[in-house]
Amino acid sequence: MWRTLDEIPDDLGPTAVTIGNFDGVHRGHRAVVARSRAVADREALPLVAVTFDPHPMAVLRPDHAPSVLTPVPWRAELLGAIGVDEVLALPFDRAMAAWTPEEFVRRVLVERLHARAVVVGANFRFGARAAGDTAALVDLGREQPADRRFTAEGVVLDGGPQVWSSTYVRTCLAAGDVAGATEALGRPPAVRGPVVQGDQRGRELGYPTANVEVGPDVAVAADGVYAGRMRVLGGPAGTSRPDDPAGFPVAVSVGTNPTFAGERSRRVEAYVIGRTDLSLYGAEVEVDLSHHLRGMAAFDSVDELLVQMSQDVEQARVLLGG
Ligand SMILES: Cc1cc2nc3c(=O)[nH]c(=O)nc-3n(C[C@H](O)[C@H](O)[C@H](O)COP(=O)(O)O)c2cc1C
Ligand SMILES: Nc1ncnc2c1ncn2[C@@H]1O[C@H](COP(=O)(O)OP(=O)(O)O)[C@@H](O)[C@H]1O
Repeated sequence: MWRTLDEIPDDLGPTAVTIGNFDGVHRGHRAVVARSRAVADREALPLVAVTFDPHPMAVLRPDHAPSVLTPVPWRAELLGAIGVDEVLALPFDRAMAAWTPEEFVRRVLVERLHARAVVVGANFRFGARAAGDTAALVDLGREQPADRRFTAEGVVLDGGPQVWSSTYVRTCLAAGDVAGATEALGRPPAVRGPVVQGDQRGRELGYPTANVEVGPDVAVAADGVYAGRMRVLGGPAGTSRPDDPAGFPVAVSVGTNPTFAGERSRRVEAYVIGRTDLSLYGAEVEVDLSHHLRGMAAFDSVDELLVQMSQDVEQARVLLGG
């Protein structure tokens, strides 16, 4: 992945380019990338995906900054898995926001990426005050001198009644609607992060939970209890690994543990069903949330919480086919 224009190798040959935020790499993004890949193959060009970090809205309207579905390294991994050869994650700032569409095309597409074919989602806008659209991109490509000319196209997305969008996924997550998010993403929503220490209470309750640290700007499903899977992506020597490549079956609590006083921070805690022997501190994990079981509750006693937790775990086990 290239993090700045300067990191692009000077000897880079001609390329095909797709541009977008690609946050979530949802079904709409995948349709755009599939079309880009086809164009790149037709022209025998490598495919570069250009994205922005942070999200332009976080710079232009910080109070309206969208939460992040997939931080850039993970986004790049997902893009790589669907046929993108290189990712350029441009550091978006006020100076870049002021570039006109012509300037963006010249500085990024022409001078650095040597674009011959550009594919974007039909609603893509770029340049200062979002002045550039697909038609402008087509014209700018055509107007270049012959050795710098590129084609451009906007892919019209047909998601049926619901056009897939990152905003739609965020709305689903905020409502705890992991089924809706799964439909739009084409995979269950997930968080990634390291397993950190909690209050060491889980093991006393009989349900040790791996506390997954997620960044403050990351979109997490609404507070509640979920069933899902946990994959171990890496970790120190001695880290437990699931036998099943699909990961460990987990019951997950998202929230502030309101039964216990004095806790404020929001946590994602995953209990691996039926195990108490795991070693996960320091591991990098991915937790998928495939089923919403219930909302978060403040119980009057720990015993009442434990009765409910055992029901949750049983329900999760059945839903996950265990
Ligand atoms: C399946 C499941 C359901 C949970 N439901 C609730 C709940 O409704 N209310 C609550 O306060 N805590 C709930 N918890 C969180 C427990 O309070 C938490 O796991 C426990 O305090 C251990 O915290 P620790 O990992 O920091 O030691 C739940 C945890 C799990 C695994
Ligand atoms: N079934 C399990 N699910 C999750 N973590 C487990 C499990 N069995 C053992 N562990 C280990 O126990 C830790 C969680 O124990 P817990 O008492 O809840 O401590 P903490 O409050 O620090 O999360 C996990 O980080 C992991 O290393």
